[in-house]
Amino acid sequence: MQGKVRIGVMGAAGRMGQMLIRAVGEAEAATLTGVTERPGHAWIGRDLGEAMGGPARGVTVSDDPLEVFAGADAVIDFTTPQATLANAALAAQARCVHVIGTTGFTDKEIAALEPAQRHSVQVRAGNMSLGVNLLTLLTRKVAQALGEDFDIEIVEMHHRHKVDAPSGTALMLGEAAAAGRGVAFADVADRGRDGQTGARRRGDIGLAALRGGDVVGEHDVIFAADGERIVLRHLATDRMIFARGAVRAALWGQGRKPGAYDMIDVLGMRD
Ligand SMILES: NC(=O)C1=CN([C@@H]2O[C@H](COP(=O)(O)OP(=O)(O)OC[C@H]3O[C@@H](n4cnc5c(N)ncnc54)[C@H](O)[C@@H]3O)[C@@H](O)[C@H]2O)C=CC1
Ligand SMILES: O=C(O)C1=N[C@H](C(=O)O)C[C@H](O)C1
Repeated sequence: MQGKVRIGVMGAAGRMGQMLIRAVGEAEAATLTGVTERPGHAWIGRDLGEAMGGPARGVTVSDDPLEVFAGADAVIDFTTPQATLANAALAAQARCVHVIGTTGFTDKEIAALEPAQRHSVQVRAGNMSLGVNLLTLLTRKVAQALGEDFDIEIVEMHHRHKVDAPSGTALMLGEAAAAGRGVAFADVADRGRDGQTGARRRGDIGLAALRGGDVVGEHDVIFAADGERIVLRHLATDRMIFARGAVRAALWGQGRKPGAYDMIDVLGMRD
């Protein structure tokens, strides 16, 4: 029998980092070989299990990502755009699968992720759940079927700690709706209205972000016409859906050709 896939987790103390550690532990085919936190974090140098308030696990929290890449077949990264950009170069160097869940990249930062895709398998998605990825396919189909008599608005709500807006998921849904209409999302995206905005432009895709409490992640894609409205909705109530998706991507990436992939590839839903 082949050995287990060695997985590293970046940002171990984060909301998602802790879920990812649990999800790697649940996966029979995987073993956790290393974790990082940002330099200066209180967990650095401590045993991961003890830092999480449990028994020792024999994995020390490191602030050196290269060390974790060197000992892993796949690294899962839900941190910050800056950290993920640096990690992409290390993934290329180590020929390691890099699963990126981080959101909030600028277009320039997304372009800066590309060179690493020549040498490493890079799986990136603003949402790693099965439900949301299925929703992107539905959104594309509905947008294609309905045309511009239906105004498309995407509304998302997340917990009070979220630092980027609109959410990565909202952007995925916006891209899907634009693709269904055969237009470039950048040309039609209306990201946040305030003041004398003027009437809604036909064909625009509007995005609105709400923040509050402990909301894990909620997304509505609204198709609004005269006299009727269709709402496609995804409600996340447990971050483990994202973590399990990320571990699935890390395992799926083994032995693949270097390149850029997303969760539609991982889930085998590309048509
Ligand atoms: N794609 C998906 O399915 C999902 C994506 N996300 C995204 O994941 C990211 C993280 O979200 P949360 O866990 O809620 O945030 P968080 O702030 O709780 O966790 C981020 C962690 O990364 C650590 N970190 C920052 N810089 C680092 C560095 N240089 N090296 C190592 N660790 C570093 C932080 O100290 C923190 O512990 C966000 O961009 C969020 O939008 C969140 C949930 C699902
Ligand atoms: O920051 C979060 O929490 C989430 N971020 C992702 C996003 O930006 O869409 C995915 C999920 O909605 C939770």
